[in-house]
Amino acid sequence: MRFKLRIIEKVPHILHEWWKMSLNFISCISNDFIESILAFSFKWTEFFVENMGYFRESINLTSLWWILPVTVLFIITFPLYYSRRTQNRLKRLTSNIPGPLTFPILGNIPTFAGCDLIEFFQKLVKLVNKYGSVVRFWMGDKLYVVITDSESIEKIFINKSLFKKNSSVSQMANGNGAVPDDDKWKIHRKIISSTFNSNVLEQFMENFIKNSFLLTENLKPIADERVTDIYSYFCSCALDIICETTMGTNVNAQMEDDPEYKTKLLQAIETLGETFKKPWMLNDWMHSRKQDFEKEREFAMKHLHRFVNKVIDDKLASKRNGVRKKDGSREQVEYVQWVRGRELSLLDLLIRDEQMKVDEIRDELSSLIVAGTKVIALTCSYVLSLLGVHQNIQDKVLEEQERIFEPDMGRPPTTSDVNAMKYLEQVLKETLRLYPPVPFLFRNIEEDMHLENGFTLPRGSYAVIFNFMTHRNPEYYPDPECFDPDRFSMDCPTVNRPYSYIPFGGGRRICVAYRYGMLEVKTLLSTTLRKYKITETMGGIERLEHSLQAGVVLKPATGFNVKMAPRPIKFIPSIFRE
Ligand code: HEM
Repeated sequence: MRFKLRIIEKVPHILHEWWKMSLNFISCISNDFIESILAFSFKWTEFFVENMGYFRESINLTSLWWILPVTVLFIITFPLYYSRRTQNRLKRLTSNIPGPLTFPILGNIPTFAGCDLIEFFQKLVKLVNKYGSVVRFWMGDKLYVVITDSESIEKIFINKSLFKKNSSVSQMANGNGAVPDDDKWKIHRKIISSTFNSNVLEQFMENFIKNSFLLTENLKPIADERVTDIYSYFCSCALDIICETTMGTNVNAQMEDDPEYKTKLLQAIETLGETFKKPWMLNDWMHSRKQDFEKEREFAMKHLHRFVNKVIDDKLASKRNGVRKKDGSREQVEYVQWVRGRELSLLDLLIRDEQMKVDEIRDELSSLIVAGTKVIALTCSYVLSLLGVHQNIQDKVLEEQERIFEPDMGRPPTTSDVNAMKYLEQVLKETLRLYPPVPFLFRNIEEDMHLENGFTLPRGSYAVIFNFMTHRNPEYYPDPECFDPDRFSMDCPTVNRPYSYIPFGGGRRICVAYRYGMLEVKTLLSTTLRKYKITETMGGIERLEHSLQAGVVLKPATGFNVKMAPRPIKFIPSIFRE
């Protein structure tokens, strides 16, 4: 009993000492983390030895009760103090950046409390309208700085060392579990860029044409003025195209008899493109707490990886064993492809180069499949929905198609036909201005960065370039809400400021396949619009605008509901003619 009382008397002293040490530890932590840990453990040992007598006297089971609260206190206060110190620095450096009222510990999580992704998106738009082109908000201990002015964006994009992305955002967005480190990213990017290089784009045309024809066939049953969400049709088509381009494999998502397999793959792509379902999931720690979301993602990832792994295994097997010829002998795949006059797919190149491990190849291909499916489907769906509202512009698109294709409106386009579609390109660019499919471009700020407008982006914060709002800035685009493809005509007097038009991002992380993407979208739209007229977009632009949700991609929650009708032409591309 006497021992117990003595240790209880000692508790305030122990706590006081421990607290003092913690503060010392925190104050030196930023100088050198390892050194401070060592110094702390040394002091702690010293303290323990000093008080050893009391400990020894009191070591019996009942007197151990104080260990629990002390441990809990230790566990809670250290991270809090550490993060508080970092936060203080971030707060000091961003004190002049405007933003909503911040709450202790939670930051601006209460500002967005209860918001779904539509409301979150609308709140972000309101924040930019209210506070200006640079706005800060906190998600717990994470500081996000939303940037919309072209000067600041330019400064971020031209800084070569600023190319990393928020880890959970990029992990989710690219559809794989691992984000390659810097050196690997550079190597991977170089190889992948060579596949989508403008010199080799022509080789993809055949693939685009074949799949756009299948797309128009699939659209046939719904082109009878019934209301349909066209997004999933373009998704299947884009999936077929990207798989063939990157892996040389025909997925047949547009023709697949096994609807479960196809649906699962498309579902996986949808899930993997979503980073967060609630705004507060922008906080990495809270993100990791969302077990059910993680499970959903893991399941989707497994499904996509199983599919990609199978394709890789088959390729590796045929590379090892060669391909069986008619006479029973085998020849090497590359030789076969060369003989057939076909270019190697990205997967063939990656396997041949032997610079990447199989897992890395799988991750890169998964990223490309996710990135190359959704944005293409979204872009086409936005264009068609806008044309359903702006019939006069749709007529002008068709006039241009007639000028290029007549007398044979049904013939497949060539690359030079697509290049000649200047007005369609203007429509596409204007659509990407109003509805950039990737509306937030994240960059980790790894060194303090001073912007021209007097603000500082501190090390440890995240820049969020909100291109949706940059594209709607009246300084850069007069009457910004108006859909006017003439803004992008050669003789338009509007001179856009550099970095005021960034639907493909910029700097070192700029979209690796933007020329490929433009060519693909133009081919799909040309083929669809020559065959079908979009007669109506349900709910008009208002419905689309009011259901936009913030996510990795900009997608209206209500979908792309349009009515279509066939145009009176005979349409059989020559590659399909007998
Ligand atoms: C209209 C079509 C497209 C648009 C608007 C678009 C837009 C974007 C944007 C905004 C980024 C982020 C850039 C940044 O952070 O600065 C991006 C990255 C990327 N895109 Fe695209 N994209 C399109 C088509 C495609 C296609 C078809 C593919 C695949 C074949 C693709 C593959 C990628 C990849 C792999 C990245 C990540 C690049 C990296 O981090 O190094 N994109 N895209």
